[in-house]
Amino acid sequence: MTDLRIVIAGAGGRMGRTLIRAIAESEGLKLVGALEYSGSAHLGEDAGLMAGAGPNGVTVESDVAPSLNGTDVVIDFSTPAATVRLAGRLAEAGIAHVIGTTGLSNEDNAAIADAALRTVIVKSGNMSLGVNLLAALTRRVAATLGDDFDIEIVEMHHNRKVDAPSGTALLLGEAAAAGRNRKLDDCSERGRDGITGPRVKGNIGFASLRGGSVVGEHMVIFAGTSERIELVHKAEDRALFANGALVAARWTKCGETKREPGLYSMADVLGLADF
Ligand SMILES: NC(=O)C1=CN([C@@H]2O[C@H](COP(=O)(O)OP(=O)(O)OC[C@H]3O[C@@H](n4cnc5c(N)ncnc54)[C@H](OP(=O)(O)O)[C@@H]3O)[C@@H](O)[C@H]2O)C=CC1
Ligand SMILES: O=C(O)C1=N[C@H](C(=O)O)C[C@H](O)C1
Repeated sequence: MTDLRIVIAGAGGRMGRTLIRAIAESEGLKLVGALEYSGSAHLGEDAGLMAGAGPNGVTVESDVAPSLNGTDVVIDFSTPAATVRLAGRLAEAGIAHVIGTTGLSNEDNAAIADAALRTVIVKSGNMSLGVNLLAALTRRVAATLGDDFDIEIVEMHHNRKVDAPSGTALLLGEAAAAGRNRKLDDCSERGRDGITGPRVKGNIGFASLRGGSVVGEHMVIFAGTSERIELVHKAEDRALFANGALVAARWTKCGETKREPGLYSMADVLGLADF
């Protein structure tokens, strides 16, 4: 079997560097490109050296064009604007796209869904098995308990994170809403401040904490009368997300064959869709 040929977008970032190290330690995977934005200080550097994995002969570049030939999959943990642009280019070229970028707007998600008509895209606000299992549990608990239990989602991340609520919190919120046969957009409650009035029954609340070096912590609270259920996930190392992204990258192919175009989730990759 030939090596899976991977390009990393957002290569100089926290996740990009973690991914480059994870690829260097994995069997059957080959880094063939590393992308950064056009003003990045990393352009021209050896991607392996930049990531602390030892030199690998791959130069950090800003243009995806030279990477399009012979690449199987691009793993992308960058910014919403960069991800949407890349999705269009990869769809044209028929290259698979694994998207971990969060902070995507409804318009961004629509553009990605359009690109997925032409190539395989795996997109998830969290690539870990634990969080995707938590989402499946959240959906079930929400379906079982009904509206008498108030659902609140609390997340905490490091002080460099730029988007809120986290992609994971939204993934968990969508799972909770689906358990109640609703759309999250119709029942999401964010950023309470001042005289907010009593809580609206059936809404799903979000609270975001930022500080220090926290990798990522999420709690789904089901608050009833005189009792409370809490489902918690704590990520301790970014390698967790990188390894999940590599599982997704391998999944974009069935043996030597490309998977059918479509927008897939980590629940699809991990076989949790019917959990
Ligand atoms: N789904 C999941 O499991 C996870 C998702 N994430 C998400 O992934 C994203 C990245 O996270 P993280 O690595 O911590 O953030 P960083 O800010 O460390 O990394 C983002 C990188 O993307 C670069 N970038 C900006 N524009 C472009 C472009 N046009 N082309 C290529 N690269 C570009 C940035 O460059 P510069 O800094 O120079 O601007 C930076 O190096 C975030 O949205 C985060 O929420 C994070 C962890 C897990
Ligand atoms: O920015 C991060 O760091 C993380 N982002 C993802 C999110 O928004 O949920 C996943 C993880 O929690 C780390």
